[in-house]
Amino acid sequence: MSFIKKLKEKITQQTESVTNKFKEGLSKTRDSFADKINDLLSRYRKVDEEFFEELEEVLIQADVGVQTVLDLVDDLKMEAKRQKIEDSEALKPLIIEKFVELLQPSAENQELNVQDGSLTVILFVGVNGVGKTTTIGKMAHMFKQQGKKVLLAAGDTFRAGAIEQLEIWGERAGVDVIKHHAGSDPAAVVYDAIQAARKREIDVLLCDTAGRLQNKVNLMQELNKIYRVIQREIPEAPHETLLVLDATTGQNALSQAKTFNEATGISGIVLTKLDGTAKGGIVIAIRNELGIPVKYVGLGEKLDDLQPFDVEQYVYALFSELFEEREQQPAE
Ligand SMILES: Nc1nc2c(ncn2[C@@H]2O[C@H](COP(=O)(O)OP(=O)(O)OP(=O)(O)O)[C@@H](O)[C@H]2O)c(=O)[nH]1
Repeated sequence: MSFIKKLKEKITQQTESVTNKFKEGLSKTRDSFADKINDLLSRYRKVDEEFFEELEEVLIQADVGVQTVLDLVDDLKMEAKRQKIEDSEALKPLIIEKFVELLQPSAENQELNVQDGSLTVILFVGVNGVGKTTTIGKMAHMFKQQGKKVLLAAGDTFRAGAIEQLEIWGERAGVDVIKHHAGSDPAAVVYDAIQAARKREIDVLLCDTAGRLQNKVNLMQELNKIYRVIQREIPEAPHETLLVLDATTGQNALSQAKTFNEATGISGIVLTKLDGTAKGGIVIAIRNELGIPVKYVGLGEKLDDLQPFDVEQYVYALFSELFEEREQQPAE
């Protein structure tokens, strides 16, 4: 069975609502970059050097990342040569296969490290406005749906309004928020939240932090202090440090990831607002140029619009037209 057919079969076995969320959320990216690839394939009947150059351009414009694009296209060229593919149509499935291959290694450590029967602490880092608070609210909702007891810690004491904003999301998700007044020590908030979580037999504690990227030393100091407090209470915590990035900021997201990763270890990324960009190729750049798994993606503003990042759903959503097209063709 062909790779494309197998992938299609796998997808149809999964929940339709998830497939639709990915399709809807990635419609802007699909409209730009997948359509451009299709256009390219129809303009060039035969694959030649010029074709590959144009393909590189399309992929770079979609924020896939220069080095990643060069590697991917080199690989495609070699594979096309090996398989003696000259017809551009025949190259389509190979492009999809390479995309999945490129993203696949991250699938291994995709799952959140959630403890069974003891408190899990998840720390959220990221600059202002990327969707951190929204993501915490959505994740609180998700854990609640799974029957878990959730508590939030308002560790962004720096930005005016951050505490109130978290409280609004706490209300929406139906979970409590531990807070101090604005300007107080975030490590003290997190400490109190851990004590409260223990008393209330909470399963998951989600901690907000202030993302002051403009001052890396401050950021490091603040995060280190929070770490120390958490680890004194629970040595193996935080179980996850999730960096929240805004997909619409493109390459900027990549440089934020580098800085945060240097300031503090990051165990995973939540990429928000993927629905708001035509440059959804940024997922690939992050995965490939940083080696940090994208664990969740934000595909809209609603509570249930946060989805575990699924490589196959992502690729299927990007190239869905191609999958439909192939369905009309005779069986292989
Ligand atoms: N379309 C879309 N919008 C999102 C998504 N995630 C967050 N947003 C929106 O992004 C905006 C900023 O989100 P916030 O949660 O306030 O950002 P933040 O990082 O918490 O900001 P600070 O509290 O300043 O750190 C809000 O209008 C959200 O509704 C997403 O996945 N898709």
